[in-house]
Amino acid sequence: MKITVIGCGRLGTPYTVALAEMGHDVLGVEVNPEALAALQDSRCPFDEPGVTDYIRKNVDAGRLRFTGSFDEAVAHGELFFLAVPTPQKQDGATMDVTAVEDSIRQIARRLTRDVVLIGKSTVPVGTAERMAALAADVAPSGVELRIGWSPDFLREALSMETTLRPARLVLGTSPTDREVVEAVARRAWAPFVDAGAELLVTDFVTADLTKAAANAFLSTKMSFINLVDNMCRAAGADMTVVSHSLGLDPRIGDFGLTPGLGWGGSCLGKDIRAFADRAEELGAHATARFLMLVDEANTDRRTMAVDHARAVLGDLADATVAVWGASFKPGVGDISDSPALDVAVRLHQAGATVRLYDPSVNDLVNRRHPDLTVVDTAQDAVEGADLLMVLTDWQEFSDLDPSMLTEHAEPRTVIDARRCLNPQRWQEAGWSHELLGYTRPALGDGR
Ligand SMILES: NC(=O)c1ccc[n+]([C@@H]2O[C@H](COP(=O)([O-])OP(=O)(O)OC[C@H]3O[C@@H](n4cnc5c(N)ncnc54)[C@H](O)[C@@H]3O)[C@@H](O)[C@H]2O)c1
Ligand SMILES: O=c1ccn([C@@H]2O[C@H](COP(=O)(O)OP(=O)(O)O[C@H]3O[C@H](CO)[C@@H](O)[C@H](O)[C@H]3O)[C@@H](O)[C@H]2O)c(=O)[nH]1
Repeated sequence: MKITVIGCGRLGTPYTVALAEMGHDVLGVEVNPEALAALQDSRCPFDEPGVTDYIRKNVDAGRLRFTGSFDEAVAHGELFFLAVPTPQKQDGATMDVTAVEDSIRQIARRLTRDVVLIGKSTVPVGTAERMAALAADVAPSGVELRIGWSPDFLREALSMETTLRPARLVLGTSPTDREVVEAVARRAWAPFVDAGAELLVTDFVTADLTKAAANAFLSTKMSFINLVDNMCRAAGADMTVVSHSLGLDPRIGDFGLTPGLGWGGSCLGKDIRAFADRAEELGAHATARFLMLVDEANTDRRTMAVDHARAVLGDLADATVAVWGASFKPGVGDISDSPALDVAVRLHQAGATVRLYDPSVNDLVNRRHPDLTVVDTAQDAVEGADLLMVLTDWQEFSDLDPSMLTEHAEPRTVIDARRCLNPQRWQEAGWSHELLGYTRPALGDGR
C-alpha cells in the first residue's frame, strides 16, 4: 500500500520505518530541515536504538523515502498517518493541538481524491471527533477526507520493538466512515495483526480515552509505589520486600514497582495533566482530583531529592554535588521533563555547584543549562564533590566499580535515587549508601 506519515519525530520515524518494514511503500513528511536532512541521508535524527539500521534497510529496498513537501505527500498516499507533536500549553494543563489541525488543513485543501487519514498523535479526549469535523469542512466538495484515530503506545528506547510488535491497535472512527476507514486500516495493519496485535475498533472518544487511561494508569502505579515507599519509611518497613511481593502478584505485575525519583519524559506528565483538565471540564471532578494528586506525588520526589541532599550537606550553597544521569530514563537521549535534570537544576538554583555526567545527553544539557558543569566521565563528576547523587538508572552506573572512585570523593556519601546500585558493594568500598528519602539514622542497613 502507498502510505504517507506526517511528522517524523520520536513516534513518526519508528512508525514510518515499521510500515516500510511490513512491505508498504512509505513516504515520511518532516518539516524540520535538520531532521529531514538526516532522514534523507538514511539517519535517525535522534538517539534511538536500531532505528537507523531499519531506515537504511528499507531505503535500500526502495520502500521508504522522506520529503518536506506536502504536495508530494498528498500525491503519494491512499492512507495518511499523522504523528505531529501535541505539547503541553503554557497554562500547564491542556495540550496544544495546532500542529494536528494545521496538518489536516494542509492535506485536506490539496486533495483531489478520497483518502483516509488516521491520527496517531495523543490528543485530549474529544479532539479526534473535532478533527473529523475539521477535515469535512476543509476538504474540497466532492472529495472525502475520512478520519480515524489510533493512539500509539510506543516506548522510547524500545521504539522499534514496541512499533513492530504492538500488543494492541486501537482505531476510533465515526459510524458513517467506519466501513471504509476500518477496511483501509486492516489492510495496512494486517502484518501487525498477524504478528499477534489485537485490533479494537471503536468510536473516537473511546479511542482517545484508551491512550489517556493507559498513561494515567502507568503514572498512577509509579506514583503509588513511591507513596508506599514514604509509608515504609514512616513505619520502618522494608520497601524492597513490599515491592517484590506486589510484583509477584500476576494481577499487579512488576513493571514500575521500584520506588525512586519518579516518572518523566515527553508524554506521561502532559498526558495526565490534559486528562485531568478534560475530566474537570466534563464534570468528572473526582477523576480530575485523583489525577492531579498522582502528578503531585510524582513531583514531590524531586523535592525530596533536593531535601535529602540538604540533609546530608547542611547548606547547599558552596557545596559541590556530583550528579550521575540527566536523561529522563536510561537508554534514551531525551531530557524532556527529566526528573534527574530537574533535580540538578534545583540543586544549582539552591547554590550548589553541580558536576553532571550522563552517558547520552551531555551535549544537550551543556546547550540548555550552561550553568551546570558537565563532565566527560562518571569518575570526573565525583572529583572534589561533597556528595554523589545517582538520578538516572543507567547500566553504566550499576556496573561501575565504586572502589575506583574512592580517592576522588571525600566524604563518601551516595544518594541512590533510582535504587540501581549494589549497596553492599558501595559500603565495602567505603561509601555511605543512602536510598532516596531515607533519613540518616535509618541508613546503612542496605535498604
Ligand atoms: N515519543 C513517544 O514516546 C510517543 C509515544 C506515543 C505517542 N506519542 C505522541 O505522538 C505525538 C508526536 O510525539 P513525538 O514524541 O514524536 O514528537 P516529536 O517532537 O519527537 O516529533 C514530532 C515531529 O513532527 C514534526 N512536525 C511538527 N509539525 C509538523 C507538521 N505540521 N507537518 C509535518 N511534521 C511536523 C516535528 O518537526 C517533529 O519532527 C505526540 O502527540 C505524542 O504525545 C509520542
Ligand atoms: O519502575 C519504573 C519504571 C519507569 N519509571 C520512569 O517512568 C518514566 C516513563 O518510562 P517508560 O514508560 O518506559 O517511558 P516512555 O517512553 O515515556 O513511555 C510512556 O509514554 C509513551 C508516550 O505516551 C507511551 O506510549 C508509553 O506506553 C509509556 O510507557 C521514565 O521517567 C522512567 O524513568 C520509573 O520511575 N520507575
